[in-house]
Order: sequence, then C-alpha cells, then structure tokens
Amino acid sequence: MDLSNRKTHSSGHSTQGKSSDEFKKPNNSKGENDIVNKVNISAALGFLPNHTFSINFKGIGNLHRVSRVAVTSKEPGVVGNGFDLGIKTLVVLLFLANVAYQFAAYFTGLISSEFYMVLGGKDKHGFNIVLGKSIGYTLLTGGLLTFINFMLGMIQAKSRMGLTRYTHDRYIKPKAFYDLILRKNVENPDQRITQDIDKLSASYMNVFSIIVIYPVVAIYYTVRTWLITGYIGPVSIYVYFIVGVIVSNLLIPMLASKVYYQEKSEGYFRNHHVYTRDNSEEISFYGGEEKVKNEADRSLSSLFKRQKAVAIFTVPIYMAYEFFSYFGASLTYALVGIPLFTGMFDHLTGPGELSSMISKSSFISMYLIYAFTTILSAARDLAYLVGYSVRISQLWDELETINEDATNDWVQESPEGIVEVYNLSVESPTESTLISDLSFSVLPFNNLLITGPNGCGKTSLIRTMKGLWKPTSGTVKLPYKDGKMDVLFLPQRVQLVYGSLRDQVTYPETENESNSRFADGGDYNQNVRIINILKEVGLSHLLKPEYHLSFIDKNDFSLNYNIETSPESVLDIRHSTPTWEEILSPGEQQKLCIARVLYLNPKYAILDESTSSLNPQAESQLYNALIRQGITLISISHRESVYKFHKNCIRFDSTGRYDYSEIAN
Ligand SMILES: Nc1ncnc2c1ncn2[C@@H]1O[C@H](COP(=O)(O)OP(=O)(O)OP(=O)(O)O)[C@@H](O)[C@H]1O
Repeated sequence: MDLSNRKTHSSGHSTQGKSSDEFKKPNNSKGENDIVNKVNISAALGFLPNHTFSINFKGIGNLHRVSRVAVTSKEPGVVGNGFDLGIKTLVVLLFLANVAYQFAAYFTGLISSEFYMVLGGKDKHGFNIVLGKSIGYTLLTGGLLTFINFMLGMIQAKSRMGLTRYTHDRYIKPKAFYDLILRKNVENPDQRITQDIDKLSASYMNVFSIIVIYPVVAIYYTVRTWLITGYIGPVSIYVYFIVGVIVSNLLIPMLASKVYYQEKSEGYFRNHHVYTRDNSEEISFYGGEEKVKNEADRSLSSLFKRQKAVAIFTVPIYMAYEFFSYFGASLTYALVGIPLFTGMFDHLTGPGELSSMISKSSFISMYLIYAFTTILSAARDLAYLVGYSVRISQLWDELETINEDATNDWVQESPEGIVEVYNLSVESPTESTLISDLSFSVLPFNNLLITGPNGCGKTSLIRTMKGLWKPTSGTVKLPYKDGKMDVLFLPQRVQLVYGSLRDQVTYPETENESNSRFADGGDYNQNVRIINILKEVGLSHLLKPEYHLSFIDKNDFSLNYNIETSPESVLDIRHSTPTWEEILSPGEQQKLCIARVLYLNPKYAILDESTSSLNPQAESQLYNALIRQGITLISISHRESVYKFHKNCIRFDSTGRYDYSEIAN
C-alpha cells in the first residue's frame, strides 16, 4: 500500500487541527499556521482532543446548527445553477467518493502481494497483467483522491459562502454590529466571521465522511487481521494506539500552553510593526524612532524567549512521533511473524506464495493502523470543529438577542416635521450621568449649536437621537420622508468608503436609490450635481485626471475610457486599495463629508465637529453652502467661528446640566 496516497487523503482535514488555546488568542494568521504545523505532528500519534475541548451534546448541537445553515443555504452559488452543483449534491458525491476510495485503496494495497506472487513464480504473462492492474488501480486511487480534494474545496467555498452570508444578514444591519461591539459579550466578531467560519467550512464535511466510513473500515480490517494473526494482532494494534493516545494527551497540553504564549507574543510583535507603519509620519515628526525601535526590540526579545521554550518542549513530542511512526511499521511485520512461526503459512509452498502472503498480511494490519489514525485524527478535528461552531453559534445567539430587542422606540416621527427632544436623560455605558432632563426643539432654518467641555456628552446626545444609545428617559422626534429619517448625522470621525470619488460623495445612498432619484435626467444630472458640489466645497482639483493618475492602479485606469476628455469619468476611478484617507488631507476629508450632506440634501443635518480641521474661510464657505441649500443644522462645536451660523445654543456643563440661549448675531 502506498502510504503517500493515504497521507494526501488525510491532509485534506488534518491541517485544520488547532491547539485549544488558539481559540482564546487574538487574531494572528501567520502564528496560526505555525501552531498548526507544530501541532500537526500529533496526527500520526492519534491525538484525542485535550480536556479543554471535550465534545458534549451542546457542542454537537451547535455543530448541527451550523452545518444545517450551511447545507440549507439558498444563496446563489451555494445552490446549484447550470453545471454548478449544489452543496447537498456535493456532500453526497463526497461520501460516495470516500466509499469508492476505500475499495480502490484495498485493491491498490493488495497489488504488491500480487507482484510478489508473479515475480516469485517468474510468470511473465501474470506480471504484465498485474502491472496493468497496478497502473489502473493507481490511476483510480489518484483520481478519486483528486476528486475528493476537489469536492472538499467546493464544499468549503460553498459552505463558507452560505454561513458568512447568513451571518452578514444578521450582523451588518442597523444597531446589530453597533450593539454587539458596544456590549462586548462576544469578543473578536471579525475573527469569527472571517476565520472561524472558513476553518470550519474547510473540514467539517471531510470529518463527517471519515467518521461515518472509517469505523466500518476499522471493523473490517480488524476481522481480516484477526483471521491472519488470531486475537493477538488486533489486540496489539489496539494497545499500541491506546498507549499512543495516552502519551500524546500527556505531551500536547504542555506544548499547547507554550505555543499559546508564543502566539500572544507574536501578536504583540506584529502590532508594533502595524503601529510603526500606521504612524510613520507622526513618529518622523516627533523623532520618536529610537523609542519605537526600543519597544519593538523588547517585544522581539519576549517573542524569542517564548519561541525557545516551544523548541525545547517540542523535543519529546518529536521523539514520541518518530518512535511511534517507526514502531507502527515494525509492528505490522512483527504481527506477520505470528502466523509464520505458528505454522499457519506452512501450506504455502509455491514460488512467491509466502512472500505474497506476508505482503498481503502486513498491508491488512497496516491499514488497520491507518484506519485508527484517521479516526483518531478526525475525532480530534471534530473537537476543534465543535470549538469553532460554538464560537460561531455564540455570535449568532448574541446577534439574535440584539436583533430581538433592537428597538429604538424613543425615536419617533415628528408630525410637524421638526427635531424635538423631550425630557431626555442619558447615561454612558459605565452608567455615569451625562445628560439630565434635556428638552429642546429645532424649527426649520433655526440652526442650533451644541457646545460644552470635552467628554460632557455632546456626541452621546446625538447617539441617543439616532437611536444607537437607549436613554434612561425621554423621547426624540425627528422628521421623516418616505418612511426614512430625514436627518443626516455626520459623525466626528470622517468615514471614507471603498470606491470612487462618486462613492465618497453619494455614501450612504445605494445605487438603486441614486437611480430612482435621478431617474428623469439619468446619470448626467447626477454627474452635474456631484461636480458642482465638489466645486462648491473647494474640491474641484479632485476632478482633474492628473490628480488621480499618480494614485490609480494601471488596471483600474484601463477601465476608464475618455478620462482625458470627459471630466465626469474621473468620478468613477476606483483605487485598487482604499487610498482616499492617504491622498486627502484631514481638511479635504471634511470637505468631502460636507459635499455628502449637500448631495443627500436632508431636511436637517447634525454635524459633530465636522469643520474642526478647516480654516475659517473654508468653514464659512461650507456653512454658507449648507444654509443656502436650506438644510437646517445642528452643530456640535467648540469653535467660536461657527457661532454666527447658528440662531440658538445649548451649552452643557460637565454635570449633565445645560443652558439654552439665543445667539446674538
Ligand atoms: N463606549 C463607551 N464606553 C464607556 N464610556 C463611554 C463610551 N463612549 C463614550 N463614553 C464616555 O461618555 C462620556 C461622553 O462622551 P462623548 O463622546 O459624548 O463626549 P463629548 O462631549 O462628545 O466629548 P468631545 O467634546 O471630546 O468630543 C465620556 O466620558 C466618554 O468617556
């Protein structure tokens, strides 16, 4: 039997195995590969899951839940379309291919005994037949393994797609991800969505097909071994594995904890370099290179110590692994000695008959060992799968809870179409009072300025008005148009989006919404509108092709025809990476956000420090543009320069009290 084939087959799932500690550590993709490689040496030892990942009914329930979502997903691409088979069909094909593989592996394994027979008997005709059979079986086994790996790849992609879309539908929606991140009950949701789902998808169908098929295979080869060696053969193989499991269970937890700490240090070390990259300009201005280098070196030294510990603790594991690998091979031949020396093979006298029987017997006991290895490694992988599905289910449970109580009934539609706040009291998540009993209303064109010391709760007020934070009491009434809030909230931190200049200005309007808004004049009107707005906010230089040429990817550029002659095509250049933050100054970024307000044209706009990076002249230009367009403004600002654009002012103190006054302009 060609062991390399069997290794290829098992590699489809064995690389998915993880140290239990990995589930606790921060996201670190390079480190994860390392840990997998290190722990993978356990596969041949037949590692059982260690105590942290005992498989219980609840865990299996989660796995069942996750699998059901993957298999029943109706996402395009997951269900069949044309020649593209659906996930359920692929799972059935995978199972059948695994069964077929068992037969092919059996006949391929016996071929060497047939070779011994024909070679021993110098049977040329027989040799040609066996050679032909050998080539045929090898092609069949190789073909089946390729097919199995292909099926696994397809199932992985499809189940990942189904699970991720299911999660996206619950996660990326109003309040859901905001509340999830605010509550902090489920850590690292991003890692669960991008990594855990992928890892789970990669192996669970394979693990199931193994767990369904291999016990039958193990029973079959146990009986065959028994018939050749008597009870002693299967018993010694069983004992061999029990010892292997015990040894591995003793050794792996020792290494796992060392690897966990190494991974943690690895994460810190990487963070230092991410920090250096993200703050390159600031570090250079401060001249902080030496300080930053010292920190990075300190982090490297800590990582080095932990890496050394892992290397030291790996020694006994490698020793055990090597011993068990070689001993397993010797054991199969030792077992063949039993029938040989007890006279069971004495009737074999023909040329090649004895060596053929030895080859056949050793193959059968070797396959029994292999079946055990596969079952045990699948059992270990199952424990990890349960771990992943528990993490994914936790995320779903939390999202379900959030989505069930995702009410913001304190925010209501104002019948008068104005902004009104009644007796609003707000606490921070740490339950300190920020605002008590606040009431005000903002009539159209009566712009309101909100000011007060840092941290007094100005942004928290607008969080509550948007429905993100639940107030301890009070209600908010806002104007609505076509069933949607007619108030645009511009957050303090600028958010630029992936995509073109057009996407920056039109965010968060969807393409369908733009299309219906500009249905009469088509794209042209939208283009004229965006170009005029960009000119109005002082960003007309972004409309020059030369401005983009130095930043765009050549491939992207080739998608944009007429760039030299048609200024509006400049709106659609997509940067290959999200470079808008890099290429625009903070002031330009704020101008782009105001351009958004002008484009979306809401009845009210709430601006949180939205002009803090602008010079007074640019600030005036933007405020005048907004006022000219008839948008009523509620501004949060510390700047004296904006007073003149407002009629009224709310000034908070740091105890939750406030003072409402008219601004004398
Ligand atoms: N997620 C949070 N968890 C705990 N405390 C928070 C959270 N968000 C805000 N706070 C606290 O609530 C208080 C009010 O914050 P808020 O952002 O409303 O201040 P602000 O008045 O807008 O300040 P600034 O003028 O500096 O922008 C602060 O003390 C802040 O630390």
